[in-house]
This record gives sequence, C-alpha cells and structure tokens, in this order.
Amino acid sequence: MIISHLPKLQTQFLLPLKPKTPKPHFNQYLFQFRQSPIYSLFSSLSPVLPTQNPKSPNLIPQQSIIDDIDDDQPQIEISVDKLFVPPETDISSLISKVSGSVSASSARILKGSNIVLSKYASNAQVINAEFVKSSAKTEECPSDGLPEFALVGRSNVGKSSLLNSLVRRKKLALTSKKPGKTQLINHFRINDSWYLVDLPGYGFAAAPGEVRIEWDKFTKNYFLQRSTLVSVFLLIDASIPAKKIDLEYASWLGQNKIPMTIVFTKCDKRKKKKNGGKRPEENVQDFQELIREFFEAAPPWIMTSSVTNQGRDEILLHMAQLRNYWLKH
Ligand SMILES: Nc1nc2c(ncn2[C@@H]2O[C@H](COP(=O)(O)OP(=O)(O)OP(=O)(O)O)[C@@H](O)[C@H]2O)c(=O)[nH]1
Ligand SMILES: [Mg+2]
Repeated sequence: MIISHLPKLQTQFLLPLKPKTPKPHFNQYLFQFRQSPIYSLFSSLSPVLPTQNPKSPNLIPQQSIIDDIDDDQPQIEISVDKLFVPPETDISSLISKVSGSVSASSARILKGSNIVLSKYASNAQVINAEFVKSSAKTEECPSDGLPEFALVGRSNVGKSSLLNSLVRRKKLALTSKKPGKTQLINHFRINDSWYLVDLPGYGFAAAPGEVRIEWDKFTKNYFLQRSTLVSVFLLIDASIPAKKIDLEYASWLGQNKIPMTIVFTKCDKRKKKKNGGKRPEENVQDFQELIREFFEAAPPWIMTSSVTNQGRDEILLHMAQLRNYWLKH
C-alpha cells in the first residue's frame, strides 16, 4: 500500500540512547552547506573557484574506473537541488546555462543515480573480502576502528545478495528466498581496510511482535552508537510500490541525522505487474517524492540489480568517496 503522508516525527522509533560521537560526514556537511552562503553560489549558477584540498593531493578520482562506466543512458536532466553534491566539489561546469539543470549522462554523475563524483572517489576496487564475525550486540562488533557501511532494509529486499555482488562472490553472505535469513550483525572486512555490514531485515511478517520490537531496538541502537559507521545504505525494492515500513525507516534515519544512501534493488524486474503496477524508474521517482519532506537535502540514491550487477561499480565508487572523506576529517 502506498501512503501519501507520514508525520515528520516518528516518536515510536526514538530510543533513549546516547547520541554517537559527532564526526563530519558528507550528509551532515551538505546540511550545513545548503544553509551557508557558499551554497547560493551553486544554486544561483555562478561559477565557483575550483577547490583543492592541500592535505590530500592524492585523492584524485581514478580515471580508469570512471571511464569504465558506460555512457549509454538517455539524456535525462536532473535539477541541481536533487543532486547529491559531495563537499569540496564544484559542479558549476556541469550546469546547463539554458535549463539550469545537469545532464544525468555527465561522466561525473554516477549512472542510475543522483550522485556527483568528487575528488575523494579513489581506491574503489574490492581486492579481497572476508567474513569476520557475527555480533548479537553493538558492543560485540569489531573494535579496530575501521570505517564501515551497513546494509539495511526489509527482509528479502536483497541485502545479502547486494553484498555478494559488491565483492563478486556468490555465497560470501548467505541469501534465501525465505525472509529472515540474516539474524545478526555480520561484519565482512574488505581489503583489510573497511567493513561491509549485513544486517537482519526489518518487517519480517512471520516474526512475532516482540521479536520485531527487539529487532528495532537492536539495529537502531547500532545506528546510533556505532561511531565508525560512515553511512547506512537503505535498500528499497524498486520492483514494487513504496511500503509504509520503508517510509517510516527513511523518516527515522532522517530524524536522527544518520547519513544514508538509498539503494534501489531488483531494478532488473521490469515486468509491469497487473493492477497498475509500475516500472522500477517510476517506483524510484515515487519513493523520492514520498520521502522528500524527511530530509533537508536530497539524500544520495542509486539503482541496482544483483542479477545484472547494475550499479555495482557505481556503489563502490560512492562508498570510496564517503570513506575517503570520512578518513580525512
Ligand atoms: N530479480 C532479483 N532478485 C533479487 C535481487 N536481489 C536479491 N534477489 C532475490 O531476493 C531474495 C532475497 O535475497 P537476500 O539477499 O537473501 O535478501 P536479504 O535482504 O538479505 O534477506 P534477509 O536476510 O532475510 O533480511 C533471493 O531469492 C534473491 O535471489 C535482484 O537484484 N534482482
Ligand atoms: Mg540477508
């Protein structure tokens, strides 16, 4: 069922927990950025001076990876306010003087997304990946301080499949047709330098009420307390209309200012369903409209499929830029 309106404050999700140590990240920066006079330079389309970070001259996008991303998408234009623009990124050269929008086929916008590439998008390849541990509580998670990304979403949305697609392994994370396969916080170490975290799914209909509430506490506690969490990747099934529980989750993450990227999954399922079913692009569009009010600035989003590997290289580049920025600040 599609819901048209959700109250901004989802008090039932607010847990009386300590806020995590503030660490600057892209989304937070963007919130401040949008309110600062510098942002008006972008929104008024005036040219801005190219920015350099003298502390990190080696953080230049790996051209070879960017070149690999083919440019065969249709000429779609995205308005500047719907883009996710990383800090220290000048997009003035991308903006059309005629329409004031940006062409989605620009090599600097990740294909099938609203994400602009920054100078932080380097070291994106996965060279090795290993399962480290399963934890029942946040306190039991690895304590080596490496940055991490958590995959969260409804049961069966494709979290474990996406993780396998990102690391190019069929069965590193276990998947199942039956919802509720992943039950603990599972850490996978990538290139010995960062983690992908597979979480249990929410909204598992077969789970009794009490189990569901416990799950809510358990994962939300992790989001609020885990200081090495660079960003949550919220997975949304693009083959079906928005679910109330997904909107509530997005709202909760927005309320709690938890950095988030929306990953639309199952974009290969293109068959139009009966009774007004929509195509993935339309569901993606609808979802963004429904969550618009939860965020001060458009969160990054990207379309993927673990069957065709659509979006795999793009997600890795985005994770690289979030991670490199986090490490430098
Ligand atoms: N067509 C298609 N099917 C997918 C895709 N991703 C996952 N699936 C299928 O969806 C089902 C659930 O996938 P999982 O990766 O186990 O989902 P999960 O979110 O980890 O599920 P839980 O661990 O139960 O929360 C499996 O049958 C997958 O094969 C996709 O991109 N396209
Ligand atoms: Mg799973």
